[in-house]
Amino acid sequence: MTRTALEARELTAGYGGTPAVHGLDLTVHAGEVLALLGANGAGKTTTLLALSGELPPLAGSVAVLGDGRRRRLHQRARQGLGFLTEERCVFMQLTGWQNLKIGRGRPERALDYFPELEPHLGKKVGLLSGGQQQMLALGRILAARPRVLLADELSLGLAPLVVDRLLAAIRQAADAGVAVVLVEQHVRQALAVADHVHVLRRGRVVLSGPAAELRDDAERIAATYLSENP
Ligand SMILES: Nc1ncnc2c1ncn2[C@@H]1O[C@H](COP(=O)(O)OP(=O)(O)OP(=O)(O)O)[C@@H](O)[C@H]1O
Repeated sequence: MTRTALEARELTAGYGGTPAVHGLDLTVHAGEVLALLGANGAGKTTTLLALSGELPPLAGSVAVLGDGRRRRLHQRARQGLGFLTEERCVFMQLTGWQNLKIGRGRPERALDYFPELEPHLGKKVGLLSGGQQQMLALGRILAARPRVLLADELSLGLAPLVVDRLLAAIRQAADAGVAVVLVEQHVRQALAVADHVHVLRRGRVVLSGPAAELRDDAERIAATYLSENP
């Protein structure tokens, strides 16, 4: 039996009372990756902020691990939600190890996902590459063994090989039981690791389906929905 880890019903969210996301429904079971695709401004980050508790919904509901009460991000974090935000969240003046120790989990667990970080953990993070910094940020969250993970454009500005490593870690976490919502601009790579896909346009889901059925359509999806958001 698959367990529902994250559920949104008729979720409307936005800023200053103006919706940026309208009536969104989504369900993510333990062990699944839902890819959220869409052009700039389509509402992907707003969706993650509302799911995380960072942005109170204007309407509708969010339930994380069965808890449908309105909760703030720090409360959901304690319940088992990890949130990798768009900003690369590392402390540049601290070493890699120190960064990992700040997290909620055992630092060594990050190396289960990114063993290539080990030789670099004694260095100040400001001296690491952007890809290594992002691996550290994701590794720190995964080391805490979240049950739900929200990842916002984790591949932004990174080289294709690094993107593949990061997405492989996302898949590895899902295979270990984490429910993931992955916001991505790289359609082909996202479809390769996702189980389900929602494409957002102007704050509404305009295409939805199993990733396996949409993989052959990656280029068309990118051209139709991600090139612009008029
Ligand atoms: N803090 C804010 N205040 C007001 N409007 C905002 C704010 N953040 C985003 N918006 C608006 O909400 C809409 C959705 O933005 P959102 O950041 O969710 O899109 P996105 O799909 O994540 O885009 P991107 O890929 O550029 O991050 C856009 O019209 C944007 O201008």
